[in-house]
Amino acid sequence: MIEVKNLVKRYGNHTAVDNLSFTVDKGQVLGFLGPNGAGKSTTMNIITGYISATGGTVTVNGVDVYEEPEEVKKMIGYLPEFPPLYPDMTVTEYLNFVADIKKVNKAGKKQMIADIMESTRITPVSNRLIKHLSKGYKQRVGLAQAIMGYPELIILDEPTVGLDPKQIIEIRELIKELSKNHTVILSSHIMQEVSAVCDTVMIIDKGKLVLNERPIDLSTNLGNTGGMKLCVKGDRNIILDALERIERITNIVEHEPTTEGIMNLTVNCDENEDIREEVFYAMCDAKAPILEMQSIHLSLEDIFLKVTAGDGIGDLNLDGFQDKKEVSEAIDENHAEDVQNKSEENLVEEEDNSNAGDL
Ligand SMILES: Nc1ncnc2c1ncn2[C@@H]1O[C@H](COP(=O)(O)OP(=O)(O)OP(=O)(O)O)[C@@H](O)[C@H]1O
Repeated sequence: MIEVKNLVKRYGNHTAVDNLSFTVDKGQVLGFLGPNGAGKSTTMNIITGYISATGGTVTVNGVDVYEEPEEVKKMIGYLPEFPPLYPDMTVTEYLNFVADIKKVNKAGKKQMIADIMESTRITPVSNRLIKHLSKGYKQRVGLAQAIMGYPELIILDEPTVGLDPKQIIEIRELIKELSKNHTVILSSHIMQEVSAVCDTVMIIDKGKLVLNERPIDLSTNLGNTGGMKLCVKGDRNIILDALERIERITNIVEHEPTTEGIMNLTVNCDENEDIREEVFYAMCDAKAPILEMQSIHLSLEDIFLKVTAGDGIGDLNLDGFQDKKEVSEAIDENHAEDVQNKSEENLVEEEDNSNAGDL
């Protein structure tokens, strides 16, 4: 449905998009990831015809964005990072305005607006001024304008940014619903969101494509760490001695025992090695029963850090599973904090609104 070929965008000497090529098939839900400044918004703005490219081509259903921009715009619903809302209009007035711009058939317009308000759950605020809505509701109105006219392709630039956890889940459900009948490109920083909603993940870094795979292939191809968690019962010295004799093991990390006489270990080898059988027989010989053995797979978050060289999170050490886990936890904590802050902002805004006497 979309074909992007050798796309280049330069701002002066700075190359924001660097020879990017990819395709999106009809019905696909593509997760578009990348660190800050990777070129995601620039790419989406070019696909939607908002800005021009320095080089390369973009076609949607075979129609060239530069040659027939009006035709392409009709096929696309776009929720940019900052939705184009008119704060002094009510929600209904605004959606009527959007429907007119998108040349929605007059006969079906009223029903379409009602249906879209229902699916984005903004019917209760239909008569409120947009400037009095909380961030979450503004985002839903932005989504409603993107869906208006039911375009084949929907492009969403960080649709859940700034929303509280409940709103995030609701918007995510809505995107899943949309994906049944539309092709969707979703840019996001939230890995769980991409895993939950998308069937293909594309990661760009410094304007270049660094990864384009299905999440399921990611965990089998890139997700294998070669490491395993091991829980073994027996004498500490005998167990460590037996493991150290396995040549393919590169390092062993011992964790605090939770029960006396039981060892919790992380055992690492090279990514493409499989040492499970060797470990099994070594433990048999050592008369140390294995209570638990679990291969360690990288999460999408870990893979993101791996392929983007950890850009955007400073100089964190990514060697070894332990550190990677800590990185994931740190990111989760930051994200939770961010969400909490945003949630508080929304509450304050909601309070302001109630003081203003609006619904
Ligand atoms: N109008 C502009 N003029 C100059 N440089 C720009 C302009 N717009 C974007 N850039 C630069 O191009 C690069 C890519 O920006 P872009 O907004 O596409 O990244 P992004 O991946 O969407 O980032 P984020 O996740 O932070 O939104 C950045 O280095 C940015 O500073």
